Amino acid sequence: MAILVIGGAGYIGSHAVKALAEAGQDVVVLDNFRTGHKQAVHPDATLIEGDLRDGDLLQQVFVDHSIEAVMHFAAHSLVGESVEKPIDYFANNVGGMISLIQAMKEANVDKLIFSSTAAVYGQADTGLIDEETSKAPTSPYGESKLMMEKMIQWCDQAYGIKYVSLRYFNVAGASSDATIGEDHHPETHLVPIILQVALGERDKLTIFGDDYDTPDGTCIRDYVQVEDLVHAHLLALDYLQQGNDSQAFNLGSAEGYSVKEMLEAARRVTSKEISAEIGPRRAGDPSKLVASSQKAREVLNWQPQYTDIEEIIQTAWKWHSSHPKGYQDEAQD
Ligand SMILES: NC(=O)c1ccc[n+]([C@@H]2O[C@H](COP(=O)([O-])OP(=O)(O)OC[C@H]3O[C@@H](n4cnc5c(N)ncnc54)[C@H](O)[C@@H]3O)[C@@H](O)[C@H]2O)c1
Ligand SMILES: O=c1ccn([C@@H]2O[C@H](COP(=O)(O)OP(=O)(O)O[C@H]3O[C@H](CO)[C@H](O)[C@H](O)[C@H]3O)[C@@H](O)[C@H]2O)c(=O)[nH]1
Repeated sequence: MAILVIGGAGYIGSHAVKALAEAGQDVVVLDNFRTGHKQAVHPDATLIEGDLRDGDLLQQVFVDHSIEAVMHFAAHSLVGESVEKPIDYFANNVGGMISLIQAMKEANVDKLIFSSTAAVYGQADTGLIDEETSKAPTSPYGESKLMMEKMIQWCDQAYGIKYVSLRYFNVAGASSDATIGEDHHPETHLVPIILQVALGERDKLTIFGDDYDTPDGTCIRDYVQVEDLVHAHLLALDYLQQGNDSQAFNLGSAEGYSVKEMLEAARRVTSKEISAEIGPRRAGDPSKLVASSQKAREVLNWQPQYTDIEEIIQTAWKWHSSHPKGYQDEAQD
């Protein structure tokens, strides 16, 4: 039986496909390549080009392949953009989930691993955010993901579709063999932007606000290495295969780093100066998001291997310095 990976050509999805394929698992990838790259998909995976919201196509995928479980990475996922274009976000994210649940129900597939996000919590007042922390998204992106979580909860009750929602904090880094990494156009994520400045691919980093209520005034985030994050998906798959109940888990490191601290860490890793300036705040950004991942550690037995922020940045640096123009360095899409 195969695992269907939706959004498997994207940054995180492609790392999941690689891990599944290397574990000997049959993998089917569905992606519309809006932000993904064909070259990122492991050669052993069956690759289908198309949109998740194309119900006929999706049903055919379930007919043509013997799918045991679905990993659902496909989404629009930029906090700032979602504030400008909320309808796009609800249409793709919530619309995609409706299409997926309908097709899974039709095909009697009852295991779903879903990419949720720290953005469902919004501006959390507590120190470490655990799964019970109140949910008050500060962006349409976070709101769409919370809606998707609620939808699958109801669909578990009604149709018995079991799910694991993984609420990622900030995912960073690349595969340790530097064959795949993070390449978005335009790039908006902090780590790749900092490293593009180090490589001379852009002039400077603009720090979005230094007047937040944090020790150095810049936003604090919890960075988790992409291979560690993907490993949690394999554990979540085992968890569902063993017949366990639906659950949500935070995936983070319990350590917060400010934008300025990330910049300093990247300067140490790259030995480059990396120019930066202070700019205005970005809409939708909470000041601090740091996870308690105790539940994932206890229930899934998740043990992240990367505990040092410089080592996480080092994996990203290895990919970016060997692919300064991302996948454009390889055959064109
Ligand atoms: N990157 C992070 O730090 C982070 C943090 C929290 C949650 N997440 C979530 O993880 C998931 C993956 O994030 P990413 O950074 O790899 O994003 P990405 O944009 O690199 O990957 C998303 C993939 O989904 C595909 N896709 C999007 N809409 C589609 C559709 N309608 N039909 C078919 N394919 C579609 C894109 O082409 C792309 O390949 C997203 O759901 C995102 O919300 C990411
Ligand atoms: O050029 C930049 C880019 C980012 N930042 C700051 O760096 C931090 C991290 O920003 P990213 O854009 O890298 O990541 P986000 O925290 O906005 O969002 C990421 O993590 C979230 C969960 O925490 C979401 O799930 C989302 O999908 C994912 O992109 C933020 O404080 C942001 O304001 C800058 O100062 N300058």
